[in-house]
Amino acid sequence: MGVERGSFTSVFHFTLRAIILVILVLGAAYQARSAEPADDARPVVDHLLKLVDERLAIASDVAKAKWNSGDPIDAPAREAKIVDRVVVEATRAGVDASFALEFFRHQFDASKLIQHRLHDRWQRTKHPPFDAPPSLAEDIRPKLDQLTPQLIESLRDFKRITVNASIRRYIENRSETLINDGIGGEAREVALRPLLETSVLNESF
Ligand SMILES: C=C(O[C@@H]1C=C(C(=O)O)C=C[C@H]1O)C(=O)O
Repeated sequence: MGVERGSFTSVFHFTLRAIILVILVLGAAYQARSAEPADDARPVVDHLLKLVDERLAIASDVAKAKWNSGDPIDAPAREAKIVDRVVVEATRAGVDASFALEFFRHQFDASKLIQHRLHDRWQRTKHPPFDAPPSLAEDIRPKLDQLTPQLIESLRDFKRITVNASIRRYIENRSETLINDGIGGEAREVALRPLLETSVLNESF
């Protein structure tokens, strides 16, 4: 009787330990999974980051054109034109216009940061005018205009993602590979700020 009870107790303890172990393993696996962004979120983020990079990559051509022409880096009338278009296109695409504007204002600031850094460098080194820089009106601004609707579409897809801490980490990590601002990451940080702030907002709701 005593032996039977003893073996029942040890079987019971063994089963209990096994159940706890399974729960711990499943819990750890679930945590590891939820630390990774969902598979379908990654291409959406990557695409947006690539477009941000493409836009920022144009800033050095803008800087060259303005270095030669002497035009100011800050062009508020041009920005206002883009803003008008962003509002129309965002509304059409079903993207919150104030979010889209916030995003584009940061892209302007990031571009101007790159331009200022380059002009400062060229001033210090007394850089001569560039041979045949691309034309702001003919080449550069049309390229930027092509990117506007693409960015808005990408913002629409981005807004469908449930943004959480793991997505934010993913954005930060991937942006280091996908976005090269040519000035050590300062402009990249400015350009991405509205995406990372959105995540904070989404998380608290
Ligand atoms: C790119 C330019 O320089 C600045 C940056 C802009 C932008 O990122 O679209 C727009 C106007 C300027 O303030 C430009 O003048 O076209």
